[in-house]
Amino acid sequence: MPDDIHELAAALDQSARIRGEFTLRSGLTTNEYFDKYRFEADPLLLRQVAEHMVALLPADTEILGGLELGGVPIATLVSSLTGLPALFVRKEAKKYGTCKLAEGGDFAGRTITLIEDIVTTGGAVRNAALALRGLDATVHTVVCAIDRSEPGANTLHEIDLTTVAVLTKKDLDTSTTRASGSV
Ligand SMILES: O=P(O)(O)OC[C@H]1O[C@H](OP(=O)(O)OP(=O)(O)O)[C@H](O)[C@@H]1O
Ligand SMILES: O=C(O)c1cc(=O)[nH]c(=O)[nH]1
Repeated sequence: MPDDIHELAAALDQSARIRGEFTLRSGLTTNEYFDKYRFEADPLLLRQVAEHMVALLPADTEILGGLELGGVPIATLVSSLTGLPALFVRKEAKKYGTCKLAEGGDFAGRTITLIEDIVTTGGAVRNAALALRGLDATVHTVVCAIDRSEPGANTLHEIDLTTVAVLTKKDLDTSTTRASGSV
């Protein structure tokens, strides 16, 4: 990995990794959690994550679909950096007003690349991808900041969805080892 990504891994690890007992979105429990809001609320770290994502976007991306909540600020910045329009994808359609699941411009018939903060099992991404496909969008890739999925746990390939990560949990683990001088 180039130095700047090593440095980003170390910075994200230091800002976001917390230890304790946590229940995850999937219902799994863990003793380590990445509090994405710790790096998303930091302008420098958010920008570095977004800049790395720009380089990972599939060439056919027409719209950036940021997943509520943590994917939204990242997608907004990637949109600003690329000029691609953003879409803000709710977990559930709003129950009043426009009653939309995804907020922004029209997306039927267009290719949306999902922008997510953390992938653990891929469940949140799966829900969003299937819902957007049901609304006639093409969705084939998610770009996430941190892929912390255990080997075999991310089943997004089963719905023909590719996961691309700025960093994996292994990268963050390695950054800690490097910082302690053992690599
Ligand atoms: O891959 P999964 O097993 O689905 O887990 C990861 C999802 O869980 C978190 O969502 P959460 O609903 O906690 O996040 P929010 O704070 O972004 O709304 C995270 O932001 C991912 O969306
Ligand atoms: O799986 C999750 O819910 C999850 C894991 C994690 O490390 N961070 C987070 O915000 N959500």
